[in-house]
Amino acid sequence: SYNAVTEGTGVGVLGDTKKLNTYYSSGTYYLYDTTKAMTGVIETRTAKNLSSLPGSYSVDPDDNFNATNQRADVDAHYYAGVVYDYYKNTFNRNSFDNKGATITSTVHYGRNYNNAFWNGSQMVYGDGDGTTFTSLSGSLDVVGHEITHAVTERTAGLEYQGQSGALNESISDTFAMFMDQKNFLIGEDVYTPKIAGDALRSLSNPTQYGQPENMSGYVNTTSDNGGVHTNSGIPNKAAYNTIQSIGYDAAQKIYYRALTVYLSPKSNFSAARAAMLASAADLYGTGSTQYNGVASAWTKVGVN
Ligand SMILES: O=C(O)[C@H](CCc1ccccc1)CC1(C(=O)N[C@@H](Cc2c[nH]c3ccccc23)C(=O)O)CCCC1
Ligand SMILES: [Ca+2]
Ligand SMILES: [Ca+2]
Ligand SMILES: [Zn+2]
Repeated sequence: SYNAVTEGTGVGVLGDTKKLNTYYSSGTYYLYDTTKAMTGVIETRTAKNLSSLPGSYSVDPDDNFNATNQRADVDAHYYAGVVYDYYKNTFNRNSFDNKGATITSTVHYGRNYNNAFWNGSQMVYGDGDGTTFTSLSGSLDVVGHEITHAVTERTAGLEYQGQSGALNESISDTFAMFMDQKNFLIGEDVYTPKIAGDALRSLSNPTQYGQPENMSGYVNTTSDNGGVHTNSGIPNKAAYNTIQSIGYDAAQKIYYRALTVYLSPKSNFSAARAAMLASAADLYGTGSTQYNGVASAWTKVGVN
């Protein structure tokens, strides 16, 4: 038997068919993508509803990953490739560490697990319970959010608590918007599968899902690392304002430069405004339309 780079097909969480970069070895096809310009690979595994990581490779006998219990695997693999391509094509960033690190995803984590996370080394996705969530890898927003946590860890290193933690959260939500450019919602494809039209969070209207959209509404709490998933509404709204005033392309260039050049572990919201302005000045000049758009975006959410 021989080894080969192959192209398979799969059916995703929402029943959509897509092409997959797979690998053939000794009679089995693997969700193992060696086609990117990285030293590592994109690999997808399954925890088989237990919780030991990274779990075993997602495999198939005929390179057509169309079984119901393969849908989460298919989307985790496919969307990880989309996110890799976004960072490489937009910023020439080679994986989350910019050194071509392997991107590992594990699906079917736990039982009815209604969440997903980056654990410092890899992405992990639950199947959801079918009411609160369906398989969380079924959304590009979620996959982009998780991989961006890895990028943030290797760049600004924003501490995951309080304002720097809410900013960390917002960076992940914001880059998910840059990748998707479909709407300003997070998780709508996988959240409450029986209810249409809702989402986990909204960047255009954070208050719709219980988040503040102005500094005046900052929530002081000890839960959730100081409310990082709540207070992210404030920088999320600033990001929405920025995109609305200067467009996706200028906004993403400013955000990426801020993340990789100016932000640091303890940066708070005010430091974020300063970082975005410094980036806008570097890229477009002080007093430019972009610079002024950023300034007003943050002033409107009460951050000066
Ligand atoms: O990456 C993150 O920020 C979230 C990671 C949460 C987590 C952290 C550590 C261990 C386990 C889980 C996961 C996501 C998130 O925002 N989770 C929120 C909302 C949420 C999802 N499932 C939940 C179940 C119950 C309560 C809240 C939630 C949270 O954990 O708060 C990101 C996109 C979608 C899921
Ligand atoms: Ca979305
Ligand atoms: Ca829903
Ligand atoms: Zn997050």
